[in-house]
Amino acid sequence: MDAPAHLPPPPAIADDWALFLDVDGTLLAIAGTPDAVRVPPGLIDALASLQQRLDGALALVSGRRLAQLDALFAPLKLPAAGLHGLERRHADNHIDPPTPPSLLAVFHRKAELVAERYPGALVEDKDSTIALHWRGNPHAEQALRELSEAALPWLHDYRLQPGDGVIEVRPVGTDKGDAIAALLDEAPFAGRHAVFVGDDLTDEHGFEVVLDRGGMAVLVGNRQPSRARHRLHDPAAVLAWLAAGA
Ligand SMILES: O=P(O)(O)OC[C@H]1O[C@H](O[C@H]2O[C@H](CO)[C@@H](O)[C@H](O)[C@H]2O)[C@H](O)[C@@H](O)[C@@H]1O
Repeated sequence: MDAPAHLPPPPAIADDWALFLDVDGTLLAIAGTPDAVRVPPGLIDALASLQQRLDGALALVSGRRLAQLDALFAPLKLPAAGLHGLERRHADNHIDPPTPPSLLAVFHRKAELVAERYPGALVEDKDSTIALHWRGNPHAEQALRELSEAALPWLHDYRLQPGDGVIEVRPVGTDKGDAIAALLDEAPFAGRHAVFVGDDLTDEHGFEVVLDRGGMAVLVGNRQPSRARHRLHDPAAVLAWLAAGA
């Protein structure tokens, strides 16, 4: 995997694309807390126009819950994978809900106890996954990582998903790559040129799938290493690129 600094920008969006878009760090600039993100002017209009231009083949692929995505991008209800692929809304609008876990509640209580020792650290409960954030207090990183790693032996069938200022505990067996692969098997995504735009480690699963299918992976920012072969500088550059193709 190359260093991303010299990667070219993606070409202009074409009519035959299936476009998959990560949310935090890609469409939305990173904010201090999950609730503090702001949807920039023009983004919702650009997404709506692009969805029409691509005959519906545009989907969000996010670590957030579908309900959060709908609130952020209202009035749009786009095809989407939430919780890193655990929840899915297909183009025909039906939803595959996640299965609620049991032992995760125990882990949640333990995480709250650790987070209380580090003001600014945050435990985000998403029902089927739990994200432990240290952006508000970097001193919490080690304790939150250690807590998560120690939980894996008893939190059966769960795995860790590291991210930007966060570590997330989520069930094994689904990731953004699985979600994109599933959408690419059905209308209106099937048969199109797959393109995924994302910034974080969790997006590498999606990059792998689109590249395996002859598509294109677009990294946002400078994280390295990455499988991506195209790059956009930041969410503002993503918006300009989307708006130009809308
Ligand atoms: O897959 P994504 O759409 O990129 O979602 C990944 C996680 O995004 C959110 O956390 C991240 O963004 C927050 C707001 O900018 C930031 O405060 C936090 O440090 C980041 O990790 C969201 O809260 C998570 O649930 C998502 O999994």
